[in-house]
Amino acid sequence: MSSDIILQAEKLSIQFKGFWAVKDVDLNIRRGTIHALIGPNGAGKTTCFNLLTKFLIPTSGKIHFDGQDITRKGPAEIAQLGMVRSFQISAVFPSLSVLENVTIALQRNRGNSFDFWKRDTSLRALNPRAEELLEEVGLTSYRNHLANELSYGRKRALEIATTLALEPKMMLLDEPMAGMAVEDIDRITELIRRVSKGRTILMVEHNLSVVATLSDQITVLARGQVLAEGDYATVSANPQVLEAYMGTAHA
Ligand SMILES: Nc1ncnc2c1ncn2[C@@H]1O[C@H](COP(=O)(O)OP(=O)(O)OP(=O)(O)O)[C@@H](O)[C@H]1O
Repeated sequence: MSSDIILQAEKLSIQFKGFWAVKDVDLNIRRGTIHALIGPNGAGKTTCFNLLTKFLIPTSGKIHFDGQDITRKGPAEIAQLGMVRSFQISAVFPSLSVLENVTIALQRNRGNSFDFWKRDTSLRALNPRAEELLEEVGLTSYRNHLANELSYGRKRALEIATTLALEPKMMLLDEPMAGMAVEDIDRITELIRRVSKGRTILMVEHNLSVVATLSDQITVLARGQVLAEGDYATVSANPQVLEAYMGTAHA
């Protein structure tokens, strides 16, 4: 595996009761890029994402992350290696402030999950990094707001900040635009672009204009298999891709 490739799947497959939801999928995600996984309804995107993030165990195939075979590792182990799925750590506490949420995520990263009794001293020490993260996601002026007072778009920004607290090399975003109001989409798009600097991002996303704006590379799945790969211009001009989308909700 070339060191340029941070995440590699080889012949990744999973069978549910005789049905191959994902079959022989090869993926090569280049370090430092934004890579999108797209495809019509039922193509196997979520299943593939769950395989890569270790929420499902493949029937066959291999996954390597940053030079290590992670096929048999669990979600917590891969998070420690620097591959973090956004919602997995994004248990945003609604009745805590934005700053407290980020600080607790930082504290969790240092392995002190349940040291709430140490709160005052240890949490204060994490403050400068928490402030940096809030700045990075544009929430500085909301630092004292309760998480549940934030708009949906800002909640997503807070989730991303709590993900960044784990210092990921690679972030996996599951439909980051789902449920976003139109006015939030540009802001979250910019945020993803900003946090992608120096990191790798893999996202499953239905919003194709967001995919077109952000992605360096796109893998199109259909019926559990890779149908096409390339940049947006390449895959969107592919007749097989157009055909696969035809007649679906996303056509
Ligand atoms: N646990 C399961 N048991 C049986 N079949 C499953 C299971 N999970 C997914 N499938 C099937 O596998 C196929 C792929 O599903 P998946 O959710 O991965 O597609 P998707 O591309 O994410 O679709 P969507 O865009 O609609 O979210 C579908 O036919 C689905 O019904």
